[in-house]
Amino acid sequence: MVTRRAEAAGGAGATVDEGPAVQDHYPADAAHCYGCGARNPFGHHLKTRWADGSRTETITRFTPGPEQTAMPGYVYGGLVASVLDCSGTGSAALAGTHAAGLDLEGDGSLRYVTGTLEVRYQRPTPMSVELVVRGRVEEVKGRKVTVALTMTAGEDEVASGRVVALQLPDEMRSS
Ligand SMILES: CCCCCCCC(=O)SCCNC(=O)CCNC(=O)[C@H](O)C(C)(C)COP(=O)(O)OP(=O)(O)OC[C@H]1O[C@@H](n2cnc3c(N)ncnc32)[C@H](O)[C@@H]1OP(=O)(O)O
Repeated sequence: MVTRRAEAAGGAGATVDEGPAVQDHYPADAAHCYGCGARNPFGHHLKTRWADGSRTETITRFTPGPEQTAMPGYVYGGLVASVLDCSGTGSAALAGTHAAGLDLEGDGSLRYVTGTLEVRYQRPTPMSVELVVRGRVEEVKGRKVTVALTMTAGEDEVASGRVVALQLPDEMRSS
């Protein structure tokens, strides 16, 4: 299914969510992740898509709830890190699959884990507002993908970071 969703009012006007979510094409034996696995009933179920036709920009959305509170009205920083983390690995999966010449819907997605996660908390993150994470693929090198990330809440950029993701090692696959 192709999705085109206009950016929320006040955001970057030209950005749209483009095409299928990569997480919907993860192999079943690697779809249990708390952040992004469709097979984890307790997780965030993040969905990451290309943000435009360039195949370098991605978009992921998540709206936190009161159970993810740091101080009343503000989001727990670990949740912010978690959303950035799986937005990064999802972006890496999109980029790595594309770079390998594979078709997401026909071939499925390559799967990536976090090697390094950097997070900079720039402003307190307000509760119950949709968080929009934009990823920019900086490099695809062999089994490694580097993605720069920003998170906005409404008009405000609340966090930024970078993920270095590596293709899922065999030892982590379920038998
Ligand atoms: C089913 C999967 C769910 C995934 C959900 C996504 C979010 C997650 O929570 S993932 C869980 C947390 N992450 C982990 O547990 C990963 C644990 N670490 C590992 O398994 C390994 O160290 C791993 C896979 C990251 C790298 O090992 P390996 O594939 O052997 O890397 P290696 O061949 O040595 O290096 C390849 C390249 O990556 C770089 N690299 C290796 N490790 C890292 C790292 N941790 N950070 C940054 N770069 C790294 C190397 O420098 C090398 O770069 P270059 O090609 O430029 O010289």
